[in-house]
Amino acid sequence: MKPAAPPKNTIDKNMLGVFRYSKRAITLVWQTSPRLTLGLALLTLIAGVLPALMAYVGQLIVDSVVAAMEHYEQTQTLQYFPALLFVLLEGALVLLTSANQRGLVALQSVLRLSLGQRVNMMIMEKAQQLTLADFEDSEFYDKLVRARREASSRPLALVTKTFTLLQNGVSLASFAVLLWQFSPWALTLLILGALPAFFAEAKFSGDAFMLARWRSPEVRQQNYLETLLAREDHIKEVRLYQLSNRFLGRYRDIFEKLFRENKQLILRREFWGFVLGILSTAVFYGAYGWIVTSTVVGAITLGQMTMYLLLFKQGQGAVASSLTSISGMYEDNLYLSNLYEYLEQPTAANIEGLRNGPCPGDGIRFENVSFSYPESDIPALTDITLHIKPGNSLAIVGENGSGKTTLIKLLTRLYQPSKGRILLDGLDLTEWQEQALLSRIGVIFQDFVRYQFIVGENIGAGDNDRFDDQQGWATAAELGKATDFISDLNQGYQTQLGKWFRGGQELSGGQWQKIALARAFMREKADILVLDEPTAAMDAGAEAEIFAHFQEHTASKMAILISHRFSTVRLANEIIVMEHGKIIERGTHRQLLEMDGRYAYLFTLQAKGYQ
Ligand SMILES: Nc1ncnc2c1ncn2[C@@H]1O[C@H](COP(=O)(O)OP(=O)(O)OP(=O)(O)O)[C@@H](O)[C@H]1O
Repeated sequence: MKPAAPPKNTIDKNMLGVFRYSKRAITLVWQTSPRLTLGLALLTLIAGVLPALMAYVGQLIVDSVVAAMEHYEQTQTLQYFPALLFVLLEGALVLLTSANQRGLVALQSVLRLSLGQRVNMMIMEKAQQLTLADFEDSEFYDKLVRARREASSRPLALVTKTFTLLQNGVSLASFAVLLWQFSPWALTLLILGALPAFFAEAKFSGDAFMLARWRSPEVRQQNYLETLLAREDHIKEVRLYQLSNRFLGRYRDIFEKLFRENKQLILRREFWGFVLGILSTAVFYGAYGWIVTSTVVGAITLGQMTMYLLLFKQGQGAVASSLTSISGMYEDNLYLSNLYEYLEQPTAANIEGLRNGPCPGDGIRFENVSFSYPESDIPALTDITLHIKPGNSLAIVGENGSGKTTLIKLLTRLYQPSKGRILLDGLDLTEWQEQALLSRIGVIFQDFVRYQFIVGENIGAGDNDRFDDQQGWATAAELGKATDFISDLNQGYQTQLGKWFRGGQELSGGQWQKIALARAFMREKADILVLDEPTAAMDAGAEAEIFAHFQEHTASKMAILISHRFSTVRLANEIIVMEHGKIIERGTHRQLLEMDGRYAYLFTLQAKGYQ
């Protein structure tokens, strides 16, 4: 998935690489709206042939004027009609060009809206099928962020540029048809003169594409530093620790490294663009001279000369516009390569799964479960064996990084064990139907989500079926000990939380935790409740009270509690002590104290602290 390291003096061998995603972009646009895409293609085609038509009419005007003048000399009668008719025709073509142009802009704008929505939906739907491990892969996460950022503009930009190239191609082909009459040699010369500039632009665009891909880790670091230096939630600490200059320095260093490489590419690109541009201009003016002399010797008419000159001018314009399109295409390609890599990230096959286990009431079993995080050699869990029956509670204690949260992540199927298996009611977690499994589990992680919604919805999020159930909110808030401060808020359960939206109210850490607990209590149907240190920011009184509720409320359920406070842990039916991913002690509070091991030591230490 990672782009290869850049070889020295890299060259993108495939000069047609700028078109690498054009087909996919067109397919995407086509799927968004076949009608609009057809319309766009048709108008592009018309825009392509109109210039040649106008040049041709220009010839007819001049020739009919010359004919009228000759006619006047011979007969002394004025003949306005053919010339004026052609003038009228040219006027009509100009009108058509302008209508066509408007139509193109309108179609593109409408398509941009639908396409943006479609791509964003694709990105978010895909995100729902990914595993947590995918999100933890920085490279991959970056793809997701970038894919989202420019979803509405890039695919269409690539299509528009591809179409502009086609339009210019059609124009040039129609010019060629007219020019052929003058001399096939002139045509061949002009094509040969323009080709080097085309290829150079395509090559350098390809190089820029590869360079930008290889540089994406550095650019990502720069983006991160920008976040640190310019976002409200980071700037506080950065300023207080006086880190600004250090971070600015890092930002500058990365820039300078990227700048050197980009500068070289820009200079090479412009140098060759200029040199090859001279070649095509020289050929162009050579042919120009040829046409002028052919007119002087009477080989072609004045009207034909006017037409050819116009064709030449417009031909140069079409070539220049094609070059601009090509040079802009690499950025669009970069976006699309990123988008497609993201969309094509393999996802686990969607298994049907079972809704019940063979031994209802057996509860949760961990059988010799070991686990290592992706790209980590050190196991986060080793040989964990556990059994929690309905009606029982399990407390997990252990120092930071001992594997407590990881164990919960495995239980909730966010990750799969590397070895061993986890059973619920006798059925391996992997064989459960996702919906059935998840409806049985209620978890509040340390880093629970602080939804920037109203208070009630923050609680209702615990049970999707009762998301808006106001009575349910109140009951859950009562259990989470959140009622008091909610009633002090301006609009009670309707108060907007967080700072993202107007009128939002920020809560203290402990108040947010109470909201999160209420959310867990909202999940009435779940019979496995997990609290991963959700009360750390609460005062000891509130925590004790909440756990009393928790015990009472979960009497017939399976409760798992992670906490560093032994005063609450002691209430659990079974306590396990973890160290370096292993269970080193297990038993009730009393048994563990009698064992006089790690638990007893830590308990006594903490108890002393409270004295
Ligand atoms: N997403 C991750 N990717 C890789 N390693 C991880 C990841 N999350 C945790 N780890 C590692 O796994 C080990 C166990 O972490 P875990 O979060 O389970 O600890 P914990 O016991 O819950 O700690 P704490 O008390 O600090 O919350 C740690 O060594 C940690 O560095």
